Amino acid sequence: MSEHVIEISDLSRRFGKKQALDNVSLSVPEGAVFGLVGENGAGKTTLLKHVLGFLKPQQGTVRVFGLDPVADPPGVLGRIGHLSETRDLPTWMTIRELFEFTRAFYPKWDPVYAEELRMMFELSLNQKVPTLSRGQLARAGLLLALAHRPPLLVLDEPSSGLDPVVRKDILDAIIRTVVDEGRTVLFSSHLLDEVQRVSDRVAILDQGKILLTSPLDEVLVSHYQLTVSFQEPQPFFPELAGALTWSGSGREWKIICNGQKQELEVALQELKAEILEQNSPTLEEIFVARMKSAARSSFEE
Ligand SMILES: Nc1ncnc2c1ncn2[C@@H]1O[C@H](COP(=O)(O)OP(=O)(O)OP(=O)(O)O)[C@@H](O)[C@H]1O
Repeated sequence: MSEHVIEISDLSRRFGKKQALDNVSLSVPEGAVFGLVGENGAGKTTLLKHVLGFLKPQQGTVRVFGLDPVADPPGVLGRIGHLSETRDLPTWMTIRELFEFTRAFYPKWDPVYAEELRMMFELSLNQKVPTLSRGQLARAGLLLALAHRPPLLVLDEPSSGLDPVVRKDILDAIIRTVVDEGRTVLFSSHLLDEVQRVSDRVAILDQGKILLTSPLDEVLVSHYQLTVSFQEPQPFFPELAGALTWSGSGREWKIICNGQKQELEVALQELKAEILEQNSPTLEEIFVARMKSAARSSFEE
């Protein structure tokens, strides 16, 4: 098997007139925690559904463990722990029945680990699924995804709408699984601070297109924030290569930049602007800057 657990090449998908995925290519290496971020409707769930084999590529290829997930569902799905965005669990069951039911599908179900997770997630065996709160539903769904110790976890918005304590449980579980056992995680999220905390790699999806896919460290070091002061008040910020976004007014402006540091410094000197401060932006600030910059470029086209 290649060292990439997931390989997606030129994947495109339309729903009617809507281009949900547009020539998406990305690879998820073995042992990585891969965070997929994007605004609502960016195509994250559609991408994950292709990885799971729930959707057939209209164009391009998807390989998971070197296999086609549509052609070989048992070969792929049996090795994936999956948490869907809608957490669709059978509503007539108790937690105990849910465990027994799910266990039947997975020969590698680990009852000791399942019990450990149940205690950690404070789930009662006799509780019925329809009475579970949103947080409990997410914990139960995550437990089912983890308890057969799959080599790949695919989690769609695992912490969406949950309170911080539950979110931390979920993230801890992800990190522990991955760090301890060298497993691979692909998850989608719009909580950028969490993506930054747990991921080694990230991809930004924007209107079905990959805007960026890179190791997290590289994303963070290749972006920087400058506070600059001009000698004269500026009615608007000048066009500068490498500047993704800017905010401010008059003499002082903050800019978020990508690469091209030397060119930018020279250009600022020519404009008689002084760099007052340099900071490292968060993933969230980078995400917002990249989205705004992409929107500006498509508006200008
Ligand atoms: N079965 C479908 N039929 C029609 N349109 C669809 C279908 N599934 C997805 N879409 C459309 O494709 C686009 C991408 O949807 P998708 O659910 O993949 O986005 P997302 O990034 O997961 O969004 P969210 O963060 O809101 O869950 C959206 O415009 C959505 O309305």
